[in-house]
Amino acid sequence: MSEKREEILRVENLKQHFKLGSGRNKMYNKAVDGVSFTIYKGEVFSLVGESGCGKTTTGRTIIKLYNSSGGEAFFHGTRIVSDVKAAKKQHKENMKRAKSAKIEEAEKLQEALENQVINKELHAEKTDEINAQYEKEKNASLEVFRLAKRDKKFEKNVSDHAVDAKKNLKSFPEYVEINKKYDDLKVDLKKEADQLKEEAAQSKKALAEMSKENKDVYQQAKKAHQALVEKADNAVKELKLNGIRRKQDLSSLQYNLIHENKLLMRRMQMIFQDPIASLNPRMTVKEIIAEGLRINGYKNEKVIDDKVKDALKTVGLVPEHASRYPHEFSGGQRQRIGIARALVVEPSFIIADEPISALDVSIRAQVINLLNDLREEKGITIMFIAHDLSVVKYFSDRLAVMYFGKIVEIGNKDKIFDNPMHPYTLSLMASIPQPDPLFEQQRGKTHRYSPQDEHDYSKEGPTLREIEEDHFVLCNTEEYKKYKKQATK
Ligand SMILES: Nc1ncnc2c1ncn2[C@@H]1O[C@H](COP(=O)(O)OP(=O)(O)OP(=O)(O)O)[C@@H](O)[C@H]1O
Repeated sequence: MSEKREEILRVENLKQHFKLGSGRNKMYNKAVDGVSFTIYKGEVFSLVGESGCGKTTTGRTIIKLYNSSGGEAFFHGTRIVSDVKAAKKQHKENMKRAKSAKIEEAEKLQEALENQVINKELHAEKTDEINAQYEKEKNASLEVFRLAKRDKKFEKNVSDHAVDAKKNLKSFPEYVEINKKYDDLKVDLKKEADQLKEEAAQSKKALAEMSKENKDVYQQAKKAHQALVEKADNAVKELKLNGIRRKQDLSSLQYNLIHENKLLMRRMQMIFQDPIASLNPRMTVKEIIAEGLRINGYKNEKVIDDKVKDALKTVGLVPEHASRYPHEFSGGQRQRIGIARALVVEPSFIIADEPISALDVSIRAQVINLLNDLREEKGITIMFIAHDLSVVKYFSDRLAVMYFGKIVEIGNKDKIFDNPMHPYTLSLMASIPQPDPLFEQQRGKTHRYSPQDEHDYSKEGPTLREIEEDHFVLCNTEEYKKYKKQATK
């Protein structure tokens, strides 16, 4: 089954280390410390864990509200978060290797050159030949140094290319490709133009020497000459156009590289935890919802109006609500406005950050049902950030349990709920409130997870390991064996 699932978002080793203090007192809060997961089309993927474990920060880093401290993320297969540091390091290593290979090559050439100097003395009669060879190899050697120098420049460009396509256009492979194409064309076109110019010059000479007595022959030759001149002119024009086309292609490459990410990121939207704080009180509902459209270049008021009305209808509000202000609405309605604001740009993926925790219990189900309808009717994929496990159980397909910036258990929802393995997941599940008051009364103090008491990582640290299909747990070998047994029971 897993091979059919289409990947929407893939996060690899994502990190968000917040800097605290400065100078000697500088410290890092590793809010997100190397999380990896994949979200597939049409599913609800939940991120759960207690307050402060890094759920919100993970969501905000993915949607690029924060610059990541490390790791990568791919959205619809395109890289949206790059590990600039890792790329820089890798590139430096590559360049170092390439450079030492070039230096070796250059040294060999140098040696060969020296040998030839001796040869030159020994075989005076072959001076010309050796001189030519010497020149050739000297040039080759210079070329090697020139390339090494160019690579140094290239290295400088590549180092931050992930950050800014505008500044580092030259480091993109497409840039090199385009230039190569036009360089090759330029060589051919120049050759053709030179040849035609030469032919035209010769035909002019021939024409000047030609006797004008035989008028017909002369006229014909003149016509042929003019045709040749025209052809030569066209070839020169074509050569100039080649340069213009190169510039055009390079600037559209630059435009695409800069805007591609923007267009793609439009397909990812976030719904925020607090519907009061996230809506600007001075803007009408219409302005709030239309803002995303305007940012994305929509200008036609009629189109904007229609889209706002559609979005309001989808979330169960009416067009008349468009002219009102957020304070005129209840909490549940405000969250609907927040959802309409996300929906209006037709996203394929929504990060819903605790969208119901600020709402009255009575309206939570309505908002969850609305999100569920969106998933079913519009095929929207949802990353649901929550600490309320009872909602997660009802609402999600897959989930990841986070503890202090790390994922401790991840996989299929039913597998995790039926067979929770990591002690932290167990303690989270044990704290789900039960609808039975007698049970709640007798429950007593719930067991709190304490890593020191639960694991012995003195000999071997934990890694995320697959216990059964689509069920991974953070564990070391010893724990792995225990979980494996538990899974096959
Ligand atoms: N902008 C920030 N600057 C510095 N530290 C931050 C910032 N945002 C969050 N943190 C810290 O990062 C850690 C993770 O916070 P985060 O809000 O991601 O957790 P959470 O699991 O979403 O919690 P909650 O459920 O309360 O929203 C916390 O220690 C928090 O104090």
